[in-house]
Amino acid sequence: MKKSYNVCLKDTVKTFTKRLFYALFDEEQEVTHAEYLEKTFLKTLSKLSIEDGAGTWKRFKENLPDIRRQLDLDAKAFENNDPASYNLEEIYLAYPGFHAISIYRLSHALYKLNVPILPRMMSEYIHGITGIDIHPGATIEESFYIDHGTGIVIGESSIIGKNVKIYQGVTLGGIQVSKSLASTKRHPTIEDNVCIYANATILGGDIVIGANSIIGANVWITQSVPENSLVTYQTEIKIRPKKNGIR
Ligand SMILES: CC(=O)OC[C@H](N)C(=O)O
Repeated sequence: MKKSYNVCLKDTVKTFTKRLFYALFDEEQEVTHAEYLEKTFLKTLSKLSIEDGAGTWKRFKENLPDIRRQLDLDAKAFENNDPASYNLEEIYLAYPGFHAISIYRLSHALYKLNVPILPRMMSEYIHGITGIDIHPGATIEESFYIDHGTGIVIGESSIIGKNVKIYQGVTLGGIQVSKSLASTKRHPTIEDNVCIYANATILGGDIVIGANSIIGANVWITQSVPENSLVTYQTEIKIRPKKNGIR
């Protein structure tokens, strides 16, 4: 007989993650969802054959005030950095980057508690909505700002410092993909105050992008960059008049 997988848990985790996000930012919702969240967490862990659901839930809940504190700092970073934002409320209600960071910080807490599978299900839920793929294992410090966001990939062993800004299409990835590299540092380290513009690709576990650097759009980096660098990609663009409408 073929082995069965409890794939309908995908729906359970989708609703759980959504309601966890609501509860985190709205005191009324916190009360409304409290019983559901605990019950669903315990059911999900038991379906995944994970032991000590009650203890894990208790430890996870202890993390929530600090997660909220960090997310309020992230939201402030969005407000301070994006000239297109009108107020803080807009960040919480409308920004995909903020939504993705919120679910990342929640899933990361579960990852740190050694909960298997569930954190990845949560990150895949928000990946589906925003196009932003942050592995729950990544380490991301305070005041992280993602603008637009679609196509961003942040690998499992990435380390991101404080006040980092990244734009759509950025990849923090591995230079080599091989099963034998599991449990090694495969993804880059980004120091404080770095800004990485659209579609830049930074690859390798021993790559460090030094503090205060700016990485321009479309740059491909496989070597470390010293602090305070400006890294750009030069491409030749030709603009000339069309001849009789023909190129
Ligand atoms: C982001 C990335 O490098 O992905 C490749 C592979 N999944 C890994 O984690 O190494």
